[in-house]
Amino acid sequence: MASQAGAPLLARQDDETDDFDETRLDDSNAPLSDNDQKQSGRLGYFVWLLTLSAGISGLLFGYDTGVISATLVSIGTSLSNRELTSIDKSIITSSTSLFALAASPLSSILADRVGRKPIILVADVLFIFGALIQAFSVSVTHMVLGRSIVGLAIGAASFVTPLYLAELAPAAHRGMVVTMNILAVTLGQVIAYVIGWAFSQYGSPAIGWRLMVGLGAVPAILQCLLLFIMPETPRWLVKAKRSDEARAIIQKTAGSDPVALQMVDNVLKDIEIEAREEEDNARLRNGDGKTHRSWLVGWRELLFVPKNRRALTIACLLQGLQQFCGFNSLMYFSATIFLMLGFTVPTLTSLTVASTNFIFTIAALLLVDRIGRRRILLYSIPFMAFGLLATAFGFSASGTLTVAARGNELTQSGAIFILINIMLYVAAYALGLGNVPWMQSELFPLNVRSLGSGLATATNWLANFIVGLTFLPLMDALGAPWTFALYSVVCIVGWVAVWCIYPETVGLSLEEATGLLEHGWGVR
Ligand SMILES: O[C@H]1[C@H](O)[C@@H](O)[C@H](O)[C@@H](O)[C@H]1O
Repeated sequence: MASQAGAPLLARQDDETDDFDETRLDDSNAPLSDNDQKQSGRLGYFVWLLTLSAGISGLLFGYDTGVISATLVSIGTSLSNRELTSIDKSIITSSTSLFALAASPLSSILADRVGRKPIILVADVLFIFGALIQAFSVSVTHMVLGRSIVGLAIGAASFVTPLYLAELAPAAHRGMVVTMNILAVTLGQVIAYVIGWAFSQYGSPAIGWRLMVGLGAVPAILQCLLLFIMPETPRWLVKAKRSDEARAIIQKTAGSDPVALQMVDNVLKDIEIEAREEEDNARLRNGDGKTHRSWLVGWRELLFVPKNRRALTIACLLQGLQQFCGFNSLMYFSATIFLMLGFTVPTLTSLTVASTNFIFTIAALLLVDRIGRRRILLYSIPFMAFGLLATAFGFSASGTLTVAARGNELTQSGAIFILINIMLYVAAYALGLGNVPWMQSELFPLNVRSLGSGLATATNWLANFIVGLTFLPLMDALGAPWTFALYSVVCIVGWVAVWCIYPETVGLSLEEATGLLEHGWGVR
């Protein structure tokens, strides 16, 4: 079975990454080695087009999570004829992550039944409705309804887009293609911050915030149109017994690359073998000769088959770590933090967080398939821990500061020191933890890929919800130094866990990557 070749391939890839034998291209009859398969060519225009089209979901995810911070400060008395209370603000903000949390496992079950593409469409429809309800809302209840619908859309999109891209991308570029989606998320956040800042400075606040949230409908409408040219993934088609269509799509994603074109049949065969093996195994496990894959069977296979359980543990660990390291407390509350630090235009300063995240995600895009997922995490997390500790030190050196004591401005050099260390932390986050967890689907075999990715995505949203809800109370209860030190401890513990259980999957086909966890954690 193809996937079992995973471990030996892993051992080879490190030293052979750069020596692709070009002479093979001349000999079209020569059998392709596994290594050649991984080295195959440039990314064809079709895959680029798909990445950009699917990336609109990422853009919406980022825009809708980023826009809330400026919206909250601009709403004024437009809802329910009164100023928003803190409770209103918390409910409006957290309803999105709560509904995203509910949507991800649900959409994972649906994505197995009806395909990956229809879920993208459903998410778009929800994005459009959610944007319109928010834009026209006249009460806090309407706004919460709109944010909840957007939450459902974000939950579905954040699960299905990385899965869709991972299943379509050629192995050698999978990391880059999935990271492109995260780049779109971070770009969406930058756009939301810029628009939020511009409207808060120059527009009429009463109308401005409605435009801000309403604008979210536009990319969703565009993506609905692009869906006409976006295919279903070959992996789902094989599972649905539509191998001919799957073959045509693999061929299209190979583009004009002669090596990739030669491999079309191999790739299809690998997927078919995996699908058949998983079906046979399910039949054996059910003991009745049938493959009745009710949702209960899927759960059983995910939780009781050791390699699937390992995959789930790793995927949830990475997603939990991505959120519990505290990054989104900056995304949601950086303006509050920079206000505490005495910056005069805190919304502008907080743009540095979003921009650093975006710029270093570009760097991740270029590095992740070269350095590898495991290694990039092991290199970057220590910088995150250091940045957080230094931030904690910066706060503590400037005296105890609580949210209630915002009036206590820090010295200018203290504030700059903290800003620099926050940027260091964000840059290191964007290089690794910001994107690697979203490569989750490559850990799961086809039969539990959708469910496993859905649960890992739900872990992400649960942790996101908890961090969003607890950051300000933690700052009040523990003070800024201990809050940031706590996130630093999470990073250190996370680093040890990554070291112990997350194997390197760079360059492996999806079938090989899942095989790594067959007999243990696959870490060497
Ligand atoms: O990968 C993304 C990205 O890092 C975003 O900037 C962050 O807000 C999300 O929570 C995360 O899932």
